[in-house]
Amino acid sequence: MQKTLRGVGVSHGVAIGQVRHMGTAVLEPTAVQIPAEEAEREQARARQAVDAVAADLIARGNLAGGEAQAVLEAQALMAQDPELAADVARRIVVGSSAERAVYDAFAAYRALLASAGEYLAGRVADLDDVRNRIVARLMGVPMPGVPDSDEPYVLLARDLAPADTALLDPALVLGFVTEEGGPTSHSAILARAMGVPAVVALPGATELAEGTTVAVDGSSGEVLVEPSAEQQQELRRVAAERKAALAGSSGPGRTSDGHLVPLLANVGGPADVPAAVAAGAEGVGLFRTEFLFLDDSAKAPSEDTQLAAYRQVLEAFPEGRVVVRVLDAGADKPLDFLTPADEPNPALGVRGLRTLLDHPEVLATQLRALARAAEGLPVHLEVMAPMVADRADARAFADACREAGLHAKFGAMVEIPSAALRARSILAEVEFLSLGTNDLAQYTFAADRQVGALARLQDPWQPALLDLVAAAAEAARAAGKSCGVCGEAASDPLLACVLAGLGVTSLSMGSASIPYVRAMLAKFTLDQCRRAAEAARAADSAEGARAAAQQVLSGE
Ligand SMILES: C=C(OP(=O)(O)O)C(=O)O
Ligand SMILES: [Mg+2]
Repeated sequence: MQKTLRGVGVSHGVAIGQVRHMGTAVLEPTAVQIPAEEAEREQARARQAVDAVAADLIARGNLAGGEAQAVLEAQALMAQDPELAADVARRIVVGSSAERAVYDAFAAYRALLASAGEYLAGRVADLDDVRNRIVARLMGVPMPGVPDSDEPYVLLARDLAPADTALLDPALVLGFVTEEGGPTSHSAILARAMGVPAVVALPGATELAEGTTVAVDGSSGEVLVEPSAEQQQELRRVAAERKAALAGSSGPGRTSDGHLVPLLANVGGPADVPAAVAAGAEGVGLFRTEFLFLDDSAKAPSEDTQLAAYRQVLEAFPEGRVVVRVLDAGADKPLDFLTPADEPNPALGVRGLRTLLDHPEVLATQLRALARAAEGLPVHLEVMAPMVADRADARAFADACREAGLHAKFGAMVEIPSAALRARSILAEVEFLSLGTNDLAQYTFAADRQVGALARLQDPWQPALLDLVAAAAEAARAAGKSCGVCGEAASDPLLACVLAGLGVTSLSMGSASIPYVRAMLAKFTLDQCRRAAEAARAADSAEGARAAAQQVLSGE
C-alpha cells in the first residue's frame, strides 16, 4: 500500500530500494505450555532449525575463508552439540515449545560456559549468536545482525550501535531508516560517514515488511512506501539536480565576503579518509579514535597498531589540520576493557576523559602513538579530550600531553554545559575548544541522544544550545583562541551559517555534508550570518529559531 511516513532526515540524498531488517539481537520466546500431542512436531521443528542454522554457518564460513571460517565452523559445532540437543528434547517433552526449549537449553549451557574459565567464557558471545539464529528461524523473524544480502538494500533497524559499523558493507547499503535515534545518534553519524541518505526517529519503521520498496529522502525526512514509478522518477530527478548544483562548489569554506570558516571532516579511521579528500575537506576536525578499538573491544590495540592508523590519517592532509580526539569510551560507545558494566546511568558515569584519567596507561600509550605518528610530517596535529567538565580536567589532560612529549596543540571538547559556561577558565589550560553539540544537547536538555522519542530536545536549533555555543565562542575569541564545532549541528547547512555568525571558527562534519555546507555558506556575508544568529537566539523554540534564521537569510 502506498503511503508516506515522516521521520527526521539526518543525511542528505535519496535512496530507493527494498528494505532489509537488521535482526534483533536478543529474542525471548514466551514460555507457553504446549499440548502433549504437539511435542513430536516441536521436536522436528527444533531439529530442522538447528540443522539449517549449522548448514548456513558452514556455508558462510566457506565463503569467508581464513580465520572467520574457523569461527563459523566452531559455531556450527556448538549448534549441533549432542548435549544441547538432548536438553532441548527433554524440555519439549515436558511441554516447552521448540523456540522456548532452545532458548532455555542454551541459557543453561551459557551459565556453565561463563563459569568455566577465561577461554570458555570468551565463547559466550558466539553461543548467544547461535542461539539467536536458531530462535529467530523458529519464530520466523529476521536473523540477528547485518542482513545477509547480495543485492543493495535500504537498512531498517531499531537503532544502530557503533559496533555495527564494522559489519556493514558500504557497497550494499543504499540508505538507513531507523525507528529510534535522534539527529545525533550513531545511526545518523554512521550514515553521514558512509554518505548514504538516512531518516531516523521514524515511528513504526520496523513494522515495514522485509522486501518492501521504499524511497528514503534524507533531506526532508520522508519515507515513501511502495512509491509509484512516477514518484520514483521525480525523486531521482530532484536528487540529480541537487547533486549537480553541489558539484559546482569547491575551495575553502568561506562566506560570500571572504570570511574563512575551514570545513573539516569527521572520520572514524583511515577508511573514511578518501571520502574526506574527495569532498574537499580542509583537514580533519574530529578523528573518533575509539572506532579503531571497537573491532576487539576486549583489549586496547598496541601502540604500534595505533601508530599505523594515525599515520595514515595524518599523511592524507600534509599541510592541513588534523584534530584527533583521544578515546571516548563509555555510554553510547562502550569498550569492554575500559567501561564498567554495572553503571546505573552510563551517560552520566565514568566515560570519556574520566575513563582515561582512571587508566592513565591507556591515555599515555595513545598519546605516545600520536607523537610518533606525527614525527617528520608537516601536518598541524591537534589533540583534544572528550567530556571535559572543568579546569581541573583540562589541566590533567594538558599535563598528560606534555608528559607524553607531544608536539601538538592540546584542546578540550565542550560537551558538558559546565564547560561552555566556564569556557574562559578551561581556555587557561588548553589552546582550543571544539563543541561537541551532540552530547552538549544531551546534557543541556537531559535528553538521551539514543532515544528517538526525545528527538525534539536533541534538535541543535534549540536556542538554549545556541546560547551555550555563543558563550564558548565568545570566550575563545576573547582569549585569541579557536573554537570549532564538530558535533552534527555543523552538517546542517543553514545552521552552519548561524554557527559562523555565533563566532565559531571551523566546522567539522561527515564528509558527505561538506559540499552542502560550503555551497550555503558561500551565499551569505558574515554580517548576514551574525544577524541570522541573533534572530535564532531570540526565538523560543527550535522551529522558531530555524524559521527566524531562514527569514533573515532569505531577505524577507
Ligand atoms: C562530536 C561529538 O562526539 P560524539 O558524537 O562522538 O559523542 C559530540 O558529542 O557532539
Ligand atoms: Mg560526544
